[in-house]
Amino acid sequence: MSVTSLSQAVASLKQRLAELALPDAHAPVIQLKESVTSRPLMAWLASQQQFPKIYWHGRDSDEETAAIGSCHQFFFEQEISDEQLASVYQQQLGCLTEAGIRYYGGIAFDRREASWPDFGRVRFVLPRIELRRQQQGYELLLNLRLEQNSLTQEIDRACSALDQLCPAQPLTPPRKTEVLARIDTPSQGRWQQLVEAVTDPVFNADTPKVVLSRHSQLKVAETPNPWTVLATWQGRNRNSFQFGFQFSPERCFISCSPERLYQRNDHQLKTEALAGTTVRGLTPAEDEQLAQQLLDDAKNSVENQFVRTHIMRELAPLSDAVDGQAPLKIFKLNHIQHLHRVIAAKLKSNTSDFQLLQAMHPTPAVGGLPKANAMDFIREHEGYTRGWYAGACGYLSRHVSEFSVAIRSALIEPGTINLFAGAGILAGSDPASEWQELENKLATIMSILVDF
Ligand SMILES: C=C(O[C@H]1C=CC=C(C(=O)O)[C@@H]1O)C(=O)O
Ligand SMILES: [Mg+2]
Repeated sequence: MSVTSLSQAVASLKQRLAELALPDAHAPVIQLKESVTSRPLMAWLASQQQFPKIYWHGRDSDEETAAIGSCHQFFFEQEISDEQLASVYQQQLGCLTEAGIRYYGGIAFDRREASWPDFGRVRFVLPRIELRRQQQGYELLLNLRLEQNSLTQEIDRACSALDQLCPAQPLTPPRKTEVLARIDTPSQGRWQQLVEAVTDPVFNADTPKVVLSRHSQLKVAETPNPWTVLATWQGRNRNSFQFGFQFSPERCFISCSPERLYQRNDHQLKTEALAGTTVRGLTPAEDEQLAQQLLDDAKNSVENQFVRTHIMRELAPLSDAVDGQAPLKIFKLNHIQHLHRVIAAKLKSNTSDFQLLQAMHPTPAVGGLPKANAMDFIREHEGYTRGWYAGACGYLSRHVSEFSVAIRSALIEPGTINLFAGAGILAGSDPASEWQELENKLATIMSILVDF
């Protein structure tokens, strides 16, 4: 396939649309693609006027996608049972006939609780148009979903989406915005009480870990463009997942998360325990010393170990083999460093993404242990709606699926930036140090948004 300009690719896609034969034995999804010349994906996405807008860049991956519009989606605003979700998943699986067809989306942290408007408890989108970069290669993809619409109707919709594409305008770095007010939920006083409740020996005996979190609501004079914020954030933490979901002009969720929930390559699964945190040093020597202290620290090691043990236990019935013997390592970010251990599994041939999500999400890196007790505590005491913060975001496809845990994330709304940060609370947790850990986790995004 020769590489063409975007307008030539659009013309060629429209030509191919016109040539699509009447449905005989069409697959439920038709995906057309054209190679195009290189262009910055985030700037292209920011310039588009069609919603949803989705951006996805996997960690350790030289591939990124910017997607707009929707030709099919699964959206659940109300509680949905596991059985219902399983049947929707089965239906969805039928659409993933070709390797390149992907549903992008997310699952809220807690499907039993109300979530944010637009995002719901579960929302997955088969985009209308995708711009994908794989290393140096760029492709414009067009998706058509035939089950609900007749072929001619779908062709008209696809054509109109192509007609509405806008040329990319260069992104300018976000201006630092003035914070008019900041509201923390829970407040620091309440945080202290909650940490004391979780570390109380009687409670702790049954529930050894709860990941408590905080919502920091910043009232701002000027709402930043979420895509320029994400582009800047991405530059600071290249070794993270970077993604954004915007279903309407009103709100956009962006994340620069270091944490992988899982990556599935057919039956090979990669996951990890990422928990336990300290700051970065000012000099290489100090940085190394802090890393060594983190590796040697008992509370942080247990914090990580809980996640590892839980993941291995959950994966065991779904796998032929689970390997959690990789050494404990340090994962360095811009302002902080974490304990990190890779876990691999060879999945049973009939294990589905639905089962994986159900078993693994939320891990004790964002929920706690045992899962049910920790979730009950969070529901009852945290005092705000986590929505997609600490949820599972990513994509599903036939051979490859990948999900990140949506921490280090922000929900941007007119006049308000909502930031989220959590910390694993267990025996030995000190309320003030854990509060400071929340601040450290926000340091990178704060330094981008405000004078810091
Ligand atoms: C829940 C968060 O971080 C988790 C992931 C890595 C380290 C963590 C910790 O050390 O507490 C948390 O478990 C968050 O950043 O909001
Ligand atoms: Mg911690």
